[in-house]
Formats: sequence, structure tokens, C-alpha cells
Amino acid sequence: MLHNPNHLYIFDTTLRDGEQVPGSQLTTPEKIIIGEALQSLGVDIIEAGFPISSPGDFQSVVELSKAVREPIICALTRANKGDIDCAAEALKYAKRPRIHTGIGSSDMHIKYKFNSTREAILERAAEAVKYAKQFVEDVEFYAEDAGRADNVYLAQMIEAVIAAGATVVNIPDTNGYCLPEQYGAKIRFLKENVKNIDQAIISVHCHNDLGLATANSLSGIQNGARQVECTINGIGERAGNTSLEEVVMALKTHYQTLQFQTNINTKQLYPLSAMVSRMMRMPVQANKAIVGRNAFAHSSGIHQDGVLKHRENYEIINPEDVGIDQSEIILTARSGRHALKHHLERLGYTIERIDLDQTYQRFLTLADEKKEIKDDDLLRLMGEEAESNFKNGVTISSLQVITGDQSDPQAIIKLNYRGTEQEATASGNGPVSATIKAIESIIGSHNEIKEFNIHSIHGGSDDVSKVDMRVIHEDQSYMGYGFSTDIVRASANAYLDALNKFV
Ligand SMILES: CC(=O)SCCNC(=O)CCNC(=O)[C@H](O)C(C)(C)COP(=O)(O)OP(=O)(O)OC[C@H]1O[C@@H](n2cnc3c(N)ncnc32)[C@H](O)[C@@H]1OP(=O)(O)O
Ligand SMILES: CC(C)C(=O)C(=O)O
Ligand SMILES: [Mg+2]
Repeated sequence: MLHNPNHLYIFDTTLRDGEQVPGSQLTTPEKIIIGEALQSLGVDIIEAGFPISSPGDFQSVVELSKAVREPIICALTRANKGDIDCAAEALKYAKRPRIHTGIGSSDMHIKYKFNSTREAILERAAEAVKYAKQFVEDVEFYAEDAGRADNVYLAQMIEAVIAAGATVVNIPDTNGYCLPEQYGAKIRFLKENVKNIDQAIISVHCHNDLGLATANSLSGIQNGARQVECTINGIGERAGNTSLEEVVMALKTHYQTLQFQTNINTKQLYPLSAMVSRMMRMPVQANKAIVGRNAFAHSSGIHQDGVLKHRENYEIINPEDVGIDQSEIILTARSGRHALKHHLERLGYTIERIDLDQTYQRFLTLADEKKEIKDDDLLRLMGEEAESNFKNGVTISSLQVITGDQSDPQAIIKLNYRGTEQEATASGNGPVSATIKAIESIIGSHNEIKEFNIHSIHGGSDDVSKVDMRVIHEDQSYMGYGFSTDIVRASANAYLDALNKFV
């Protein structure tokens, strides 16, 4: 098979090996949705299923072959005629079909799975490839448990299946046994000792039982493999398979050293990871490389300061490259003043007007009580601070609003302003507008409101609403926040919160 020597073929087996995870079985429409997303991601080969295993899996391979036309569609079989007939039938609508057949290659499997001999198994391997070739040109052979197989015997088997017509030879570390150096040396051994190896592409298929699947795959690639078999989020039997996003981002990050290209649009990695996790009911662990919730989250002060000064101090990948908007600075009791200042500024606080050291001490007390400090906690913290800082600030002593569809809404408000209680009434085209006008008539100035958002904190019509607004005063912008079960009162509170920052 002719191929660009710098192209690394991405063989995705999320729908086959990934789907072997208990509880993660997919319906045919779900498989098609994921298959189409894998096509858009740019994978070269999709292993769609194991057609003999059930009528449902057979049908999924048929439907996926019809729906997904760009990548090669591959179906798995054992080394027997029945499986191969079934796979060929399931693939009959595929634009570019591949049959993936194979058999165990370790002495363990030969003796304890097949109760057979090396010679007989080698013959069955070559026979299966020859038989599959009657149906499709593209036949991949897997030497199951190659990780534990004797290299000399493995080389004989690989030579025989290439002679029988295999276009791709897959060397699986089925049980995730190998160390990276051992696995790399195995691939190199095959490169150097299989006479006809240049007539096929070597594929790596590693499992993660020792957490080495990605390292082993890269080692295989560095020693001559040109196809990598992987799954989204690394899902698969037991501890899983090589994770697609890890191997692709390792190749991209180390392009100067490894010089391999893939067709993967890496910006789709995170959205696809989330989709697969949801559909396969497999949560992604928080510290999972590339796509975990914490992969681009910084929570300790020294790291946060470093990232805020220059992102690359603590990030080797730009989160946007994998489809994540931006890194996160998580506020905890391990955060420092730089991180706190960053979030306060983001929320619209003018730091020059705040005693950062004092605020930080109050923040630490709160952070020791709570694991993570969210925006609402900061707003509450700053609200309390505002109350003590703005002893002479404007506060509401009462608010009455009349609204309905018979007349313009009217607000009657009493404010504590400059040491006295003052009252005003105003109407507007809505209850909030009437209230703001009433406040403005007491303070004697009009300030433009640029942004105005109302959110419910937990959902439900009896919820506390949170209002944020950006108020422009003398060309400066001030954020105001207000909370109340009454959205008009929350809006008035937010306006006064902003106002108290410049009054
Ligand atoms: C490493 C991997 O991921 S391999 C792929 C694993 N995926 C699956 O197993 C898919 C789901 N499996 C199934 O639906 C079923 O197991 C089937 C349809 C494949 C087979 O079901 P059954 O015929 O009932 O057999 P069962 O699964 O119990 O046993 C497996 C048989 O296949 C044989 N076998 C296993 N691997 C191979 C192989 N690569 N080539 C030929 N025969 C094989 C076993 O020796 C055993 O045969 P035996 O009955 O002569 O002892
Ligand atoms: C069927 C083969 C390719 C496999 O999944 C393995 O050996 O892990
Ligand atoms: Mg596997």
C-alpha cells in the first residue's frame, strides 16, 4: 500500500473496543452520530463493530457504512469463515471496507485459549487473511496478545499473513503488559526481521493496564508503526485503550522531534470527548490528560500567578487547540492575591478602591470553610465589604412597585442618601425602569446601563435571582450585583451596588 511516510493513520475503535465497556453499549443511531463526529474529526479508519457478535452490532456496521463515507469502515472478526462472511456482508455498503481478522499469537493464548500449536495457529492466521481477501482488498490482521508473544514466532506469523495479502498488521499489546522500550523493540524487531514488512503498514493497539498505553503507542510509532489504534477518552476493555486525544496531542506538541502528521482537527477533541462520555455513560476522570475537567484548571497560587503572567509558564497546550475556550483559575484556600485580584477585576471591581490584603484575609477565612470559591461567594464577600466600606453609601429602606397591563408601572422608593431618608416616585415602561428612574431622581443624575442580566441561582420560580449590570458613569464602567427573590428589588440592589462604587 502506498502511503505518505510522515502520515500517521488514526484508527478509531471507540465503537468496537471502546464499546466493550460494560454499560456503554450504543444503539445504532448513537453509533452513527459518533461515527459522523469521528469523520468530522478527521480519523482515517473507524472500526464500526464486530458483526458476528449480535444482530444489533451487524446492523450498526451496515448503517454506519451507508452513513459515513470518508474514513475506511472496518469490521472485526475472529480467524474463521463464519465471522468473515458476516463482516463482509455487513460491510457491503461501505465505500472503503476493511476486514480486521486475527488470532492469538502468545504461547499463553495458543495453549490455554486454543489448545493448539504454534504451527496450526500460524496456518489458521494465513488462511483467514486469504479468505477475507476474497471479499475486500483491504485486510488488517491482528496478532492478539502480541505484547507477550515470542518475537521470532510473531515475525513468522506476520510474514505469513503479509504473504497471504494483509495490508495492515496489527501488533496488539492486548493485556497492557509491555514497557515502552520493550514494545518499541518488538516493533523494531518486526521491521528488521520480517522480509515483506514493507508491503504492509504496522499498526499499534495498546491497552492501559499499567497506564502505559499512550507511551507504548508512541514508542511503537518511533520504531516503525504508521497506524495507531485508539479510542476517545481512552475507553475500552478493563483499563481501556490508548486515548486518541493523548496520542494526537503528543504528536502535535512534539512535531519537531517526531515529524508525524495526522488529519485530526484537534479543536473538535473536547466537544467529542464530552459527547462520547455522555452517550456511553462513562464520566471522564477530572485529571484526564487533554479532556479532563482539570486539564486546564489551575488552583494553587504560584501556578495561578505564573499562568496569569504568561500562560505558557504552566501550560504546554493552548486549550483553544483542543476546543476548550480558556484555562481556568479556580479559587481555593491555596490561591494567592494575584488570582483573587484577577477574579475581582473580572467581576468589575476596581482594585485600587479595594484593600486587597484585607479582602484576601477575608477570602482565606471563607475558602478554608468552603472547598471552592465561586463568583457568588465572591460577590457576597464583596457585598459585605461594600456595606462596611460605604457607611455613607446609598441604601434602600423601602420599595413599592405597582405593575400590570392597565397603566404604566410605577415605583415608590425610599432611599437613605447622604444621611437622610428621601422618597421619590417614578413611572417607566417596566417596573425596573420605573425603579431606576425613581432612584435617579433622588441622586440627581442619569447613568447609562450598558448590560443587564437576570439569572436564577438554582432554577425554579421561587428562586433567588441574581442581577448583574454594567453602569457607565463619567466614561467609566462599574459592575453592580444584586440578589433577591424579587427581580425588581434585585435590579435595584444591583444598580445601587454599582452606584456605591462611584458615589
Ligand atoms: C482482544 C479483543 O478485544 S477480542 C474481541 C472481543 N470482542 C468480543 O468478544 C465481542 C463480543 N463477543 C461475542 O459476541 C461472542 O463472544 C462471539 C459471538 C464472538 C462468540 O461467541 P461464542 O461462539 O458463544 O463463543 P465464546 O465467546 O464463548 O468463546 C469464544 C470462542 O472463540 C474462539 N476464539 C477466540 N478468539 C478467536 C480468534 N481470534 N480466532 C478464532 N477463534 C477464536 C475461542 O477459542 C472460543 O472457541 P471455542 O468455543 O472453540 O473454545
Ligand atoms: C481484537 C484485537 C485487535 C484487540 O482488541 C486486542 O488485541 O486488544
Ligand atoms: Mg483491544
